[in-house]
Amino acid sequence: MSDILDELQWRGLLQQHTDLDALREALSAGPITFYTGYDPTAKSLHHGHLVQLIVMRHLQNAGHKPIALVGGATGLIGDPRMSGERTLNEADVVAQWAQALREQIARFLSFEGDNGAVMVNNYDWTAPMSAISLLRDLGKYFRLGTMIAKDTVARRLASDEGISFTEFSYQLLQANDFLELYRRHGVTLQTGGNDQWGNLLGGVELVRKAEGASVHCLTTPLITKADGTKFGKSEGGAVWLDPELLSPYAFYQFWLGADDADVVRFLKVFTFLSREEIEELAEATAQRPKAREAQRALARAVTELVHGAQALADAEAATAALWGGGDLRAVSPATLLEAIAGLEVGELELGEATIVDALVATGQEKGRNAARKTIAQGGAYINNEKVADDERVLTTDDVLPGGLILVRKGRRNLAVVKVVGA
Ligand SMILES: N[C@@H](Cc1ccc(O)cc1)C(=O)O
Repeated sequence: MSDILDELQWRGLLQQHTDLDALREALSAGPITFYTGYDPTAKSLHHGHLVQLIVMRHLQNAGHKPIALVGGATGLIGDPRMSGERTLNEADVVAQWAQALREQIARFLSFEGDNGAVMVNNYDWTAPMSAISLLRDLGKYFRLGTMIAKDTVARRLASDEGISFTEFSYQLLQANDFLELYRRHGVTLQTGGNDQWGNLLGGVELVRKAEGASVHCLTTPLITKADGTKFGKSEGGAVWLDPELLSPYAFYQFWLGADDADVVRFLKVFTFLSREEIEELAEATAQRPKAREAQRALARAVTELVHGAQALADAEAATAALWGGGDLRAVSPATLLEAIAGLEVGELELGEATIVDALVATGQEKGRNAARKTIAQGGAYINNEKVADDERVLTTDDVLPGGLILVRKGRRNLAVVKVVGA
């Protein structure tokens, strides 16, 4: 159990922490109970939360007991962020999102055995707290100077927009959660992203002042891409864990597309592959980058972790069928629809339409002459089969489930013909 901190360190999952020797000692002396909190600010968690869930699982695998906290109360207040004051969400929406998060989180932890996970909601102890108790009992432990010095608060205070008393008070509630969980469950460690450092320390201090106990916290670094672009193609730049917000196919493609400069770091952070396996994949990337073995291993591991074995199998089948000459008719209609989301779509009626029309209608080619040239050079495909004849007519035999025909130009440019009319 003693090497869990080394493991997290090696994986690049450790950024800041309270006294390291004391933490190491606590972790090696026997199972501890720790907690990580998630606020319902959307209907789904994303890759940033995934890092936290993975840290929880590493700690649980090492024998420690996880408490996953859903912020039913804190989600109503809003942790101040740099980009400005949050708009308050309706209470019933927050409650609904809290439930959705609970279900997502549960899939990453084991609820069996002595160190089985426990789920809590801070609404349970925060909602009944009175204004007088908040100000008189809790407030007395907090010094204003410390509160306004916290990173985000300080910067928001200095901004034109400033900060509301609502968001300013957030840190009291999170600190109180640590105290409450220390009292109820003997929690002695809180983990979180590095943006949570101030909030985590607030809890450590509160437990020390109110209970005279010394507890710990640690943060994970913010995981970024080497080229500085945002994580994920979706709006807001998030890789959502909810398959309705990001299909398992698109999720798989995101990891498959990882840069060589990122892939080894991502394997350490986002998978449970062993040190040996990751070192082998690092070697493969250095020796044969074109084979993209590490990317495939990454995409497989993360997709299976988040969406399960069946979704991974579907995503792989769709990838092979779309890009690798696999059997398109073996792909389920639902997966096919996911896989073509985001591709260029052109509409055609069957009858006279040829491969030339398909290339032009989908915008793969600007004009008919260019299309003919591509076909003559052997660069045109219908449903992954090379077409050499530029008079080749599209027929009902070409139509895939959902009324679609795939048209490809060269190796990489894939588009969809949507068959219209009777
Ligand atoms: N403040 C955390 C969520 C959280 C809420 C309550 C806690 O007790 C702990 C963590 C975040 O924004 O991600």
